[in-house]
Amino acid sequence: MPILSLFYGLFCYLSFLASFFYLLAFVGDLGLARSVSVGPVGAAGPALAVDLGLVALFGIQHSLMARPAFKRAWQRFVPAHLERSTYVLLSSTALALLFLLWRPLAGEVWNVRQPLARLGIQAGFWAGAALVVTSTFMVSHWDLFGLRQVWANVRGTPYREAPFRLTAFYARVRHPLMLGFLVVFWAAPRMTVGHLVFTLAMTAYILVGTALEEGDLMRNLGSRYAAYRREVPRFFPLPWRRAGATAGREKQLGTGPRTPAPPPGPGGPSAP
Ligand SMILES: C[S@@+](CC[C@H](N)C(=O)[O-])C[C@H]1O[C@@H](n2cnc3c(N)ncnc32)[C@H](O)[C@@H]1O
Repeated sequence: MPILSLFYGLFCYLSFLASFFYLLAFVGDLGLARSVSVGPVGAAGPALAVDLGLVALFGIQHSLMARPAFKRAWQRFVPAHLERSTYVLLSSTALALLFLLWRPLAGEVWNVRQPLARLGIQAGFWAGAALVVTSTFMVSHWDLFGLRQVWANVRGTPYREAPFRLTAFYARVRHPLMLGFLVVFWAAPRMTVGHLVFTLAMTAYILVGTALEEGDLMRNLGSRYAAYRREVPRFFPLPWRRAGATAGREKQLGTGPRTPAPPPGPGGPSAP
């Protein structure tokens, strides 16, 4: 029933919105009773084990379920047009578990007290959040969160994956969205031990996740992605390197459909 699918898709999208904004409050210590740094502090060993387990659970869910082979397997149980929405819902659930069960760790790694420096770091945090949101729209926000898939189902039209982008932020770095998250996690005027554990574990996850994503893109786009990889840095922009910087390259890299090889599946994009 397409209309039920649409409501399900909207519900999953709302779960993403809630978990994203809660994540900002959780990691930015924005007045929550329990956050990455605030809450009852117990013994360090068990707390560390629980915290690393929670990040690992999120990382495994988020990366494993985004791989083409896994998508093909679980589309035997979940209709193709609901695959992405279900993925988004499960990712939000894994994050909710992390928020609920996280155990802060005592101790301070740094605490910047100079007002201007604090302000600068806080501005960095919000710039990182803005980079995340803007990048989702550059990739294709509605595909990433499953709504274009359920909408195509309502209209009875085939879903076509969004094209690969080489413009705007994606002309400067290959992973602007993940760069935004890295900035959000590291830009803390006060870094507690718990916050540092979270940040290091998430950084490790982002490094592994983007490597897996690039493996899929290499298989799908082949030499086009290899050329993009040669021209554009992974995370940190360099003024002299961007997509199409070499004369005549733009056309060769192309912005057309992504998949000459087996399509990544009708459910839409993967994730790092
Ligand atoms: C959550 S997004 C993250 C994209 C990228 N790793 C980043 O950090 O900006 C993951 C999806 O984006 C897709 N993707 C990666 N680079 C892209 C690009 N330049 N244009 C369109 N989609 C892209 C991947 O195929 C994957 O389905």
